[in-house]
Amino acid sequence: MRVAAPGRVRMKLLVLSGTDAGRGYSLDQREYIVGKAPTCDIILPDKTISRQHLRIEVRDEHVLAVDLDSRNGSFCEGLRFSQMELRPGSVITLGTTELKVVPEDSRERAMPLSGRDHFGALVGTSRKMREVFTLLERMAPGGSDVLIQGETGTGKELCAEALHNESKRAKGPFIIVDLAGIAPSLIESELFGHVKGAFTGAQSDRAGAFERAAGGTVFLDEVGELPLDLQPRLLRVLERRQVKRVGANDYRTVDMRVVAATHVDLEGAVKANKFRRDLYHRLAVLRVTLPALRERPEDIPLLIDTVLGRMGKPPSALSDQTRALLSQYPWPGNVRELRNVVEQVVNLGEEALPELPPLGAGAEQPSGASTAELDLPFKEAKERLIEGFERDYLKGLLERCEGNISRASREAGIDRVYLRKLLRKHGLEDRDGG
Ligand SMILES: Nc1ncnc2c1ncn2[C@@H]1O[C@H](COP(=O)(O)OP(=O)(O)OP(=O)(O)O)[C@@H](O)[C@H]1O
Repeated sequence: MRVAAPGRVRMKLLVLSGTDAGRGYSLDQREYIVGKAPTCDIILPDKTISRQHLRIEVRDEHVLAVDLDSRNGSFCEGLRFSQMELRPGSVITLGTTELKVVPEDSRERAMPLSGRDHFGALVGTSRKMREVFTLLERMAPGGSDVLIQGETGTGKELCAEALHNESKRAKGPFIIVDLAGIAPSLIESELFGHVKGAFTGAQSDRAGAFERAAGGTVFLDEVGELPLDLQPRLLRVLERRQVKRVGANDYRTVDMRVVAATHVDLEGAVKANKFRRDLYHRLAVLRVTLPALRERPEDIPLLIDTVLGRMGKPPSALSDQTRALLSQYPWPGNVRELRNVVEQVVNLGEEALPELPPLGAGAEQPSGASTAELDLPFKEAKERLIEGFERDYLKGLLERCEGNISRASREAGIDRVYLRKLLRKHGLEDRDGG
């Protein structure tokens, strides 16, 4: 039996994907062998993993992952490593299994990755989107109310529609109320309805959105815009499914699901006394956050193809050069902005491509990322860009670590042998002082 490590580093390993997705392992021993053999400490039943694939060494100050000459290799952020220091937040990939390192006391749970590349009309293959799809798969059939958070253009409305379409209420109505788009004086009647004569202009009884959504779903877009005085009435709808039309005396019971969305931080609105705490807590029971596009640039090619497909165009409708440019832009307006630009270029020709400053614009461009590269074929341009990034990164790293290779390898989280290889490739090896 191994002795528990008294060390200061306390971390746990969450299995994000593969057949064991969802499991967690506290790293409280000195050493772990990870692989598919039954004798391993952490057994991962994945055909693409070696019998003994990786050793995890828990030291007092740090945790090391050492590849055991595995057939398919161990990777971190797309780079193969033979040895690296594991830090909280590191995600390593062994075969097709992804493992995330988190602090021992983290409340983060392993969210297994969905095998889907779309949920309704939402598409994505990035880890972040596949986590979202897993959540949506679980939330959709249950019928509970859901809060969707995300920046503008991240697909909140598509997400609400998909939740509706994949629920038991799919055959019922899907009613959208955009609270940012209605005059505040009309919101009450729009949501709750009114009786004839309730106010000037109320010429007949009218059912509000909740009643009209009977048997289906109400999508409350920009719920943060709901005036404070109406918030207790929404809370009553959520808790008791009861609505009272403006001017009526009695409550009616309604059977519908509420999906609300916000692009603002509702917790901040609660602190600023603009949103009721009780309503926030009720809404936030089931929450899903759609990641910004800049957090998942690997989804851009698929999104471009999806937009082209929806326009009836083949992927070849855009040149590799334009695609490379679109893949580098940070998209503050998210997928909506990307869609608009793709449509513009397809309709007006590639000369109509607006000027798109690349990611990190404003900062000095890495030496490999000059616009001259953008005239090259995609593969070559990408390689040059990566080379430029590697060179700049290594120079900065060596300066920071005063040429000490051991320190540099620790700081960068890459194996010494690999680091030396990279330095040699870029003619920087003679600066080794370590
Ligand atoms: N993951 C995605 N896959 C495919 N299309 C997407 C995705 N996300 C967004 N879109 C497209 O982007 C556009 C904006 O999406 P949507 O209206 O759902 O965003 P939103 O978050 O509700 O925006 P807002 O906060 O401004 O209302 C739509 O055309 C939608 O089709």
